[in-house]
Amino acid sequence: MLEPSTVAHVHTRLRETSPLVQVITNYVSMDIAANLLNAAGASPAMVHDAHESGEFARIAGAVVANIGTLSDPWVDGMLAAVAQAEADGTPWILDPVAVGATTFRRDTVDRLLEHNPAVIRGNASEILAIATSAGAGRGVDADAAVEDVRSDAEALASKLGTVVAMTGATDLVTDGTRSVTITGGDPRAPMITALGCSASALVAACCAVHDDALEASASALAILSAAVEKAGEKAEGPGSLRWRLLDALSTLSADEAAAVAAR
Ligand SMILES: Nc1ncnc2c1ncn2[C@@H]1O[C@H](COP(=O)(O)OP(=O)(O)OP(=O)(O)O)[C@@H](O)[C@H]1O
Ligand SMILES: Cc1ncsc1CCO
Ligand SMILES: [Mg+2]
Repeated sequence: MLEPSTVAHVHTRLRETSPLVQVITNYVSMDIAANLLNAAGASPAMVHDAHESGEFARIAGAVVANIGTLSDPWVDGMLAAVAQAEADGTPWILDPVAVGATTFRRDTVDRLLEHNPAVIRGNASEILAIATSAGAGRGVDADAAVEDVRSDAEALASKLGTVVAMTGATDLVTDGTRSVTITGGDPRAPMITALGCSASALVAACCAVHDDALEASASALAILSAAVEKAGEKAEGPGSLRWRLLDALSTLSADEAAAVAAR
């Protein structure tokens, strides 16, 4: 159970403390992820090169490693940042974009996982692919649904000692012992490219202001769900849903965010 008061607390802390979030993310997502963090009250910094990513991680409140548009220099930058985050006890979030698609992605995720992410945020197919290769799942399904992957996600979270935040029509957040579902949003949400990457960035921002990674992750997805739903009331399609989401997030009240947890 996610307490509405927890969501309200995390929402307020974001705006009061404006955490610095180092977002190492793909080219597609940089603009929307940065704007979404700003609208939520956080401070994004897209710092990815290995010459500086480890040094920058020392001052970040949380770090994201997203493998969406992967190449060797990006892998080096991510590994430097997450190694520093691990050493400092700074939460970092893995977004394993399309991890089941290629060997390069699978190998990179294996290397990143050695540094103990606080949260893995992915869609059901991505979570199933990681669970399978970690010996905690049953096989790859490109169009997996959250409900069907629930037990794999819980087993993966237990095995790795991490939080798994799995998004879809309903979101599931689990640490293997506690599991929380979040509903709402808008059925057109998947048409906004990189909304999942932006969700990962918001999860990181919430982990920077709230120590319990399960509560922080679930609060992030509840805040996003509330804002998408509000934006969807007047949106005519994915274009206006996208810009209305930024407006809705920037004006969302703590009570509106908390209401999603009360369902
Ligand atoms: N069918 C749906 N109905 C309502 N909301 C959805 C639906 N599918 C996804 N969402 C929401 O969209 C957001 C992004 O989740 P999604 O699972 O699409 O991420 P993703 O596949 O990693 O996306 P991307 O790779 O494009 O960034 C989450 O907030 C999720 O709750
Ligand atoms: C479309 C796309 N391609 C690589 S990353 C990305 C953004 C959604 O994950
Ligand atoms: Mg994704």
